Amino acid sequence: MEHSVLIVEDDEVLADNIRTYLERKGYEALLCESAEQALEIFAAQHPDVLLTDYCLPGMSGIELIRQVRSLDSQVKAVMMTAHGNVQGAVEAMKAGAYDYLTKPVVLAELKLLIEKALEARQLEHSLSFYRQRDARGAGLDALLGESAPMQALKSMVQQVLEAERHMTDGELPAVLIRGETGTGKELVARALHYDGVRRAGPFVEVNCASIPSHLLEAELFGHEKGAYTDAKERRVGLVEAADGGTLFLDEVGEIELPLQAKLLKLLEDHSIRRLGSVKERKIDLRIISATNCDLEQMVQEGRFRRDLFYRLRIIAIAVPPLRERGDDIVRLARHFLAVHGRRYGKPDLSFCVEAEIAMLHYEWPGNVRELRNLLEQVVLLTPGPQISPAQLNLATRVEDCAARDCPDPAPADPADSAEPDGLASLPAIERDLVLRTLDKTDWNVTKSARLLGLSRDMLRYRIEKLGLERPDRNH
Ligand SMILES: Nc1ncnc2c1ncn2[C@@H]1O[C@H](COP(=O)(O)OP(=O)(O)OP(=O)(O)O)[C@@H](O)[C@H]1O
Repeated sequence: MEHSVLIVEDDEVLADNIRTYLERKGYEALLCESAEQALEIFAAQHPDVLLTDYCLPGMSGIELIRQVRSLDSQVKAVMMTAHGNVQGAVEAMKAGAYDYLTKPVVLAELKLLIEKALEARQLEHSLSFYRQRDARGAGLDALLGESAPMQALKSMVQQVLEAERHMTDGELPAVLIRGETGTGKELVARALHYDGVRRAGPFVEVNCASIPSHLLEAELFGHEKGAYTDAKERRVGLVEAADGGTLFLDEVGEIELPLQAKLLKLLEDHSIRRLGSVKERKIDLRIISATNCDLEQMVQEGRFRRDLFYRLRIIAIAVPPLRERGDDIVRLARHFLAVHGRRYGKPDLSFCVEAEIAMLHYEWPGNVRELRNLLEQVVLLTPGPQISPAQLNLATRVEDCAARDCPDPAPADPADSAEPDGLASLPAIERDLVLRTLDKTDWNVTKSARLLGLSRDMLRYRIEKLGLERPDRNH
């Protein structure tokens, strides 16, 4: 693509010289003599780079940069100043210029500068593309679930977001998200960022468990060239990359004590020092952390700093395990079945009722992640349109759960539940489970449905299908 450069220079010879040179190098060069004309051209043609002289008749080059940048903050402006005009260069940078050149202009230097400016512009474009792509579907809406614990979680997140919208100073409170693995802690962190006041800034995620502890410090705080043997170049850390946005520290319990002290300093002073540097840098970011560790226990044992724990946990949010979300299990399962079904060109898949009941009674130790991964595998391998419990392969767990849910079971009729190998069949377990639950609640369908984690309609359907009848009380 041909890039365009608008040259604003009242010295005709220099202006012509630059134009001819840039055109030869493949740029579209637009030319004018005053800032006022430049603003008109800018509005009509949106050039990629603005190259302006400092001294112009009428409006100054500085004012031109200011106005152009207020119209398009991504345009790259380069100022040409007279040799020795340091003050002019400083003013230009303050007004938002990308860089400056001193006269006499060396054309090869100008070309390099324009190339650099275009590269920076391209990088910003891609960054904003990725940010927008990440932001799509990253808010609270991405968190599926209507069960009571999920409603409580979402309303807590909404309360936090609402309070933050009314905050008068910029420092947002640190949030600690707790919950078992795969429950959706990262989704909650993303919702807090992308639905929050910092959504235009970066969301930088660090998984503290996946980076070896001796590298984590440099990864987070960056280093100067030569700070340690492998530090061949200066490197900006992830904390600096999150400036203006959110730093999400996943698995924060994995951070070792020496680094915990540095993190505490960041939370308290809002400043960092790169490894090997003496210079402190001010950082403006919001910290969200997540863990599935028992941090209180770690504090007791001296493995996690108490002061850091309190600093990270200004707001504590707990994400419930999937097994406590009742009907959400089926809701999520149907969602993932549809998502994977679309991906694998099998859009008409559904679960049979037994499969849904089996999922409702499974423990889901890996929570939503386990459900999503299992369904991807099932969708990939299923031959037919309906998914059966056997394809889910959760039967053994269902048996365990049945025993756990009803600790005082009436002995089941061996004739209809025992398989030749001594294992009970799924329909027999189901029949037994439903009957005993109904018995326990004196055939109260609402109570039984709640105990079984089913909707009332689902339970009524099961009662009818299994041909269950309330025993006659007179006998
Ligand atoms: N409520 C939900 N609705 C839709 N998808 C969900 C939900 N909860 C979790 N997921 C999906 O499940 C997967 C695991 O979620 P996530 O990575 O947020 O869990 P986590 O608690 O951060 O796990 P870990 O502790 O292992 O880092 C992701 O693909 C996520 O999109």
